[in-house]
Amino acid sequence: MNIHLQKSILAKQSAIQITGSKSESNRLLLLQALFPNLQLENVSNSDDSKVMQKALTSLENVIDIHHAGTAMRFLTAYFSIQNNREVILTGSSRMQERPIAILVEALTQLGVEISYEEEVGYPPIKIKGKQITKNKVTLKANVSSQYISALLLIAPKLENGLELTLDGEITSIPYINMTLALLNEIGVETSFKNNVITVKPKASIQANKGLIESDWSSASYYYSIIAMSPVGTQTTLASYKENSLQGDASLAEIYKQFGVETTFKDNKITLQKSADINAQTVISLDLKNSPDIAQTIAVTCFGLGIACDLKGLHTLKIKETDRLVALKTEIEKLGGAVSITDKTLELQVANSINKDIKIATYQDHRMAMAFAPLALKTSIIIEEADVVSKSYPTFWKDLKAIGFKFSE
Ligand SMILES: O=C(O)C1=C[C@@H](OP(=O)(O)O)[C@@H](O)[C@H](O)C1
Ligand SMILES: C=C(OP(=O)(O)O)C(=O)O
Repeated sequence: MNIHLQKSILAKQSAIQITGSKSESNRLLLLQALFPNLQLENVSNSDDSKVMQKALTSLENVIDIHHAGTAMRFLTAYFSIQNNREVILTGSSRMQERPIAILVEALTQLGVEISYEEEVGYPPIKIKGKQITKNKVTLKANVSSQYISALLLIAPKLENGLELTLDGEITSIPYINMTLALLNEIGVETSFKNNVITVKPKASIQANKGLIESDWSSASYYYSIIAMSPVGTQTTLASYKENSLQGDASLAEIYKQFGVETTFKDNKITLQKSADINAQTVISLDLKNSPDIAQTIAVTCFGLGIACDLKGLHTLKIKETDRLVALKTEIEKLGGAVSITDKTLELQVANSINKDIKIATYQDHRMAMAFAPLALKTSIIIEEADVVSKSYPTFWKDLKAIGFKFSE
């Protein structure tokens, strides 16, 4: 399905309920499978969380997690401790290109038997679950934090807990801290000092209710929309906390540079365009702690006709698509000039935006959602627009509700 967005104007005031954080949901769903007296509220309705829920209750021998990176990594760890069970975990063709060797090697060091069904280092993998008694492991920390979170999530159920030594620069740290915070919330003891993380074993927990905050990465598209709207426009998003566990909550600070103010009240955030941005502004950011908002920020800058200089993007190449190449290709179709390396992106000032351009989405939900706000500037076509369901199934319905005009 392609979506043809006409040039649109946002309602002056609007309100949207955003689904639960996909990252928090997928961690808590796994913890709930390990500790059944954990109850959850505001679980994400994303495809990635649905696939996680289904896999955790599946009795099949082959489990397909489609495009969900967290599900792939977290379930690799989960099935590693399902004693005497053998499972093949597989995913979409893109998932079969997303590396998993660092996690597989760590679990192998802990004594689990995992083999590759096709290409060494990539899914599908065959896991023979067992009781893990070893408790020390070292792994590379600069490729994906999801390998680390995966091990931490099963750690309380290991007989002797876990001591993880992280090797090299640690990427996406807020996601590791989120995992540790959620473990702490259910009563598991952890520590994170220098590059060593320890988790104490825990046989059972007290009945506990986990309230999942709404998804900040999904909120990023509204930050972009407000940034591109006239001064005075505002939108309210629910349900958020001032002390978020999600690294992408840094949006509130980052978008001040775009003239967007955030206020918290009654578990809601209101984003308001308070000032126009100076055309000479250059947005310089290191996004190693919040890689998922890189596309949103690059497109906001392009839409506003300002330059940006983004670094810390080394994980973007192994996500749903190579997001650096995808951004460059699509922004250039619209008339922008972008230069990229393996970890940086530079956007030049653009004075106009080409009309009615077809934006390819590369099976990446964030390509579709990051480019949609440009409809505030010109008409644009988003190809295979249903990809948004990976994290935010009601995205198009919500855009319509706040004033975006489009046809399918
Ligand atoms: O742990 C998580 O929930 C996530 C960690 C990040 O991945 P990397 O650690 O691979 O950067 C992020 O990009 C992804 O969307 C979700
Ligand atoms: C990278 C993402 O997800 P995952 O790695 O879990 O597929 C994302 O949602 O942007």
